[in-house]
Amino acid sequence: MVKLCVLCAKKRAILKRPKTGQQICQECFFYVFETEIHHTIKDTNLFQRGERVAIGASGGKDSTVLAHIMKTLNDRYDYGLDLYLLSVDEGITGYRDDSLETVKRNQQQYDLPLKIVSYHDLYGWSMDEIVAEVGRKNNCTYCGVFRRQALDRGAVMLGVNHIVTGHNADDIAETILMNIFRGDIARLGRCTEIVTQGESNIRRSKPFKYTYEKEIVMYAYFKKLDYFSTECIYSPNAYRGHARTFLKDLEAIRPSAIVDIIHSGEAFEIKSGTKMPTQKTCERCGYMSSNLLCKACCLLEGLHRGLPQMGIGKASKAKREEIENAPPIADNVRKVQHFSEIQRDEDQPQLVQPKDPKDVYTPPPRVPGGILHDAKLDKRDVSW
Ligand SMILES: Nc1ncnc2c1ncn2[C@@H]1O[C@H](COP(=O)(O)OP(=O)(O)OP(=O)(O)O)[C@@H](O)[C@H]1O
Repeated sequence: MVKLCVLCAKKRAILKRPKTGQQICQECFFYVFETEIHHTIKDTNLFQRGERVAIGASGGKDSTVLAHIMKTLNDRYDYGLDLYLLSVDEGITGYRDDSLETVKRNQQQYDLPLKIVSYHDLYGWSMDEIVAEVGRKNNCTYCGVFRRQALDRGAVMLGVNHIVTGHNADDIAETILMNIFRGDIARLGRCTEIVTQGESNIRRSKPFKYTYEKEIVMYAYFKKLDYFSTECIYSPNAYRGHARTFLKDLEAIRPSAIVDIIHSGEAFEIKSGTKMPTQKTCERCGYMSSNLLCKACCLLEGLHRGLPQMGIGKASKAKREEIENAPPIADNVRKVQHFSEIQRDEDQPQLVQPKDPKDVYTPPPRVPGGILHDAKLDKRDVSW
């Protein structure tokens, strides 16, 4: 017997919504997916009319769907935003170079200007070079710390004051769990906020805060979006991996676990008088920091001195003082531009050509009811 969509009761239900378990048709899925994100944006007053907004674009499923959704909602509801794609090239051969080719196609598909900044230009080190120095353990620390600054630096160059990223509900629930496991009260307080204030008044926000990863993958699949689904070739963040596996186990038993963890995280109250880090400015590069040197400068110091483990982990007071009191980096060593000296690009970003302009995207074949394997889904499937 044909099952009808529980929302419109007209069309055939072809999928089971991962977030609610409802059996719905494709059109209703698109509608609820897009409308829930629109409501999140409106309920939290995420944007102001006339704002220049950069979409952190990695070419992966989350940021590709984000670019598509931001473009769609901005047109449909007339948000009045000036949208850009901002990509960070970490310098990972066989991974980021390929995913950036996807972003270059997305730029044409969505007609959004693209700016690419690279670790090599900003810090003098690509991830390939860093991994050659530090090995596969701990390299994610370098990548995460450098990416955060790189996005802010790119935002100044683009003249945008707001960056949106594709962090989804699963990412946020994982982060809440990790901060609880580590007892990191300061981060626990911040990680549930949909928008945070970063460097130079650049806001950072997550329109997918309540959007399930499985629904993002389904949306990309049914909309036939062009995204890159390969895992990073360097070792994944092991600690996050444990939180992720735990979360996926909970989701399998009770899908609402993800959003329930987010609501619990939002409801945590921090006891008054709890010691919190104070915000300072890095002495060396001018980026925000809770110590004399920001994390990126500590990591770079370690790399320059041939002691790449130096800036890793929670530094003891003595270790931190050693790094901070180190003599200034010699002139012949690669330096990071002071944040206050970054100039806004005079020209708008130009259309960046894909390596092969004839490289046309062909969506994967459609399977009528089945299982979708996605390399980034922790070997868990999306089924409908
Ligand atoms: N190289 C990059 N350039 C620009 N933005 C990035 C880059 N890497 C990550 N981001 C931003 O940070 C978000 C979270 O990235 P992360 O790597 O944690 O998750 P992901 O699930 O792999 O995301 P995606 O599917 O978009 O690659 C991305 O959705 C994107 O908005």
